[in-house]
Parts: sequence; C-alpha cells; structure tokens
Amino acid sequence: MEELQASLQPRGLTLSTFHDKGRSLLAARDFYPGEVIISQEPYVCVPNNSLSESRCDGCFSKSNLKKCSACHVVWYCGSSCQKLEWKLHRLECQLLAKLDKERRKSVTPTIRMMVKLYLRRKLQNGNVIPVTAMDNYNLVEALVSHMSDIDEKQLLLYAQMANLVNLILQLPNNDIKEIAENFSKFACNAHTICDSELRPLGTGLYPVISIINHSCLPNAVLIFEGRLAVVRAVQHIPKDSEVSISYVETAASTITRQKTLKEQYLFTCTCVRCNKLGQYGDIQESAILEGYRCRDNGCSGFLLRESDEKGFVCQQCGLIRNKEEIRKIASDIKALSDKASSSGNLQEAIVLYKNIEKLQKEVYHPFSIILLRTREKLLEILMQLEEWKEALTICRLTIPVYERFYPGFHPLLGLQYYSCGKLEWLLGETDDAIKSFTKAVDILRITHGTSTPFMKELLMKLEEARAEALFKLSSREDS
Ligand SMILES: C[S@@+](CC[C@H](N)C(=O)[O-])C[C@H]1O[C@@H](n2cnc3c(N)ncnc32)[C@H](O)[C@@H]1O
Repeated sequence: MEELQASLQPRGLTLSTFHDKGRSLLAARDFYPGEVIISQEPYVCVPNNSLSESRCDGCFSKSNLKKCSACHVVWYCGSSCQKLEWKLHRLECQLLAKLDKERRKSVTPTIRMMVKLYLRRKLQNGNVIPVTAMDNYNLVEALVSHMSDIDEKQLLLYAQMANLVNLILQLPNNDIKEIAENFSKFACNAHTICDSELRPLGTGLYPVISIINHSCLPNAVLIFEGRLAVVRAVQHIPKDSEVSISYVETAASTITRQKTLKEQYLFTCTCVRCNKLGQYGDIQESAILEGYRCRDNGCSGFLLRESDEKGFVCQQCGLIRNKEEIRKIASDIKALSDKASSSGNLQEAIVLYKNIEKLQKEVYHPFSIILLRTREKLLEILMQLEEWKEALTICRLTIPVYERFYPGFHPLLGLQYYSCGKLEWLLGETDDAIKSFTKAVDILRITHGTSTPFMKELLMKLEEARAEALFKLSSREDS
C-alpha cells in the first residue's frame, strides 16, 4: 500500500483507515466542485451481455458487432477494439473454445469477469502487461470481502461459481476458496459501468476507486467516460476530509437506504442523513418519499399511521384516511402494474401506466418516489411512441421532484433538465429549451466535465437554441 500512497500523494490524496469503515480516501488538499479527484481504467471489466443484447468487449458499443469466431462468446465492433483486448482475450479465447456448447451458455458476465481477473494476474506476473502502483493484483487482494458476514446460501452459490471458473481456467493449483472470496469482493467492490446518461452497460473492477466509502450525502460522484471511471467533486471538499460517493439510490427513505446498504455492502451507514433516523424531519421525508398523501387534494400533508392502527392521520390538517380505502387502491395499482410490466405492446402499456398514475395520485404524496417512477416509465414509453407533447408534460412534472430529492450538483437532475430541454427544443419552445439546457449545463459540467462527446453535444444544442432565439428576435424586430 506504500506504493499506492506514494502515487496518490501528487494527486492531492491520501489513504487512511478508520475502525468503523476500513480503508478510506482522504483529500490532502482542497477540492472544488467539478474537479477530477481520481480516474482509473478497470483492472477487469465485462459488458452486461445477455441472450437479448450484446455489446463490444472493448468499447461496449452495440453497433457493427461480430462474434469472435473461435470462442463464440465475445463480441467486437471492429479490429481496433479486438486488438486492444487481444493479449487477454487470446488466453480467454483458448479456454472458452474448449468448452462444450452447454457449458459455454453458463459463462455469465460475472463468471467471465472472474476468468479475466485471473488471466490478467497471469499476464502481469509474466510481465506481458505492465504493473503499476494503481494497476496490480495486490490491490485486488486488499479489497474487503465480508466473507465472514455472508450467509450459507450465498457462500454455496459463490462456491459453485468458483468451481465453474476453476474448470474453465484449468489451473491445477488454483484455490477454489480464493475464487469464491473474489466473487464476494466483486459483490461489494465492483462498479456498474454506465454511459453518460447513466444507463448501465457493464461491470468493472476499479481497485483504487473501490477504496472510496459511501455517504448518503456524498461530496463526489462517479461517472464513466467509456470504461474510464472518473470521480469528480460535487461539493467543496476541504483538506483532510474524506471523499465519499453514494453506492445506492439516494432518493429513498433512510430505512430503505440502510436496508440496501446492509444487504449488498454489509454495513450500517452512519452518515449525517442516516444519523437523523427517527427524528421528525427524517420521518416526514420518508413519509413523503414512500408513504401516503392526505385525502384532501388541497392539503399537502403527509400521513402517519394512527396508534390504534385503524387508519392514517394527516400530519398537517388532522384528517383521517381509512386503511381499507388505501388497501383497495394499492391492490388495484398492483394488479395494473403486474399487467403493465408484462405487456409487450406499447399502446397497451401506456394506457395501463396512465391508469396507474391516476390511482397513485390518489394515494401517494405529489413528491412520492413511487409516483415519480411511474412517470419516468410513462416518459420512456411516450418517447418511444414519439408523443413529444405529452412526454414534455410528464417530464416537467418530474422536475420539482428531482429538484427536491437530487439537490445540488446531481447528475440525475442535470440529465432530467437535458431531457426537458430536448423536448422543448423539438416542440419549438426555444426560450424554455434555453432555460432547461442552461440548467443542465450548470450541473453536468460539474459532474461530467466538458470534454466528452456527450457534453460537447449538449453545449452545441444550447448554442443552437440561443442562435435560434436571437434569429427569432431579430425577425420580429424587422417585421
Ligand atoms: C467499496 S468498499 C470501500 C473501501 C473499504 N472501506 C476498504 O477498506 O476497502 C465497500 C466497503 O467499505 C465499507 N464501507 C463503505 N462505506 C462505509 C460507510 N459509510 N460506513 C461504514 N463502512 C463503510 C463497507 O465494509 C463496505 O462493504
């Protein structure tokens, strides 16, 4: 770790260990919003390929794919990606090609990532690929595994997966226990690689980025530029303070966040937000996010369960809402949701989701995250159906909820402004489009930087919208 410490120092970073969190990354100087704190290429990564969707192993693109003719497992978009991956894939390819057809089907992305991990170690041990302070297997060995906290069922699953990996690798002295432990390390250290719009593409192991601990009120954000993981400050991070990112969806009640963190990362969060658990402000926030609304449409109160359990009482106006009434609506919503999620027809799905939204508006608070998720689904389908006007109406409804639950420089808020701006631009609402694009740029230049093709496109759209507004103004003045 000394080598890593030495390589982090010139970047203004230092490693430290806390008794309750283990290793942590600290700022050795002040960092300001938008500044890159650290970036790293993956030690290993794989696209999330499935039977229905394939991506290139090099760049994760979906176009012009050709299957490797030898192993019939891996896809490439062209020779440059194939060359980039060749040293490692040459070894992997020989192993995969030996498997029978049925066995090949069981090579999931996670199994492949483990196979690649061992092959990369082999290549580094043999000096075929270079070893650096930020790119070596010792960093993988140092990752937390939580093996002693995992239940037996999970351990059994890891053991079965490890057996398959060992069968593929055919290395006589490979340790099944070590492979199983590495699967456990993947579970709490690997990152989902997303595109600029935060759509998942694959999974990668970034052993230095993995040192960054979680906070439900993080001061940094992790964004991917292709496969490169980039951590940027979203707040001022004073010297000597800890760098933190969020591992989970932050727009969730404290109980939900803590449950997810405990289940996946096996720790109890004690960040400033979590420490408020049980306090009035936290109860209010949770009830708004995941609970019910007052039955008086003019009241913005939230409900809490009555002590005699007969119903819910509005904390603002005192009106009581019957438990049975809520239960009935909730069961209707569930029936519609089951139908909607299995519907393969967009027209049918849109009708179902509109009915779900209508019912949810009756029971959930206007700032409910449950209602928000339905609107996001509606928006997605309306865009696919090219119903731009309706899509814009729904998109605008989501903005106040995003502003409330993704405050400050949050990429999701920036992206939602961007979606709104694109719809406004398309519908000729140029002045509104300029406002939305400007808000998107203000946030996304901090979270995403300004040099990626995605950001260049956004900046260009803003310039175009401004030019059009000027043109419209001068045409009006002329006439
Ligand atoms: C990706 S690792 C982070 C680095 C880790 N601290 C280490 O020593 O390698 C995730 C693990 O770190 C610990 N961790 C992360 N954030 C934490 C937090 N806010 N409080 C307590 N433990 C935390 C948990 O054990 C979690 O499973």
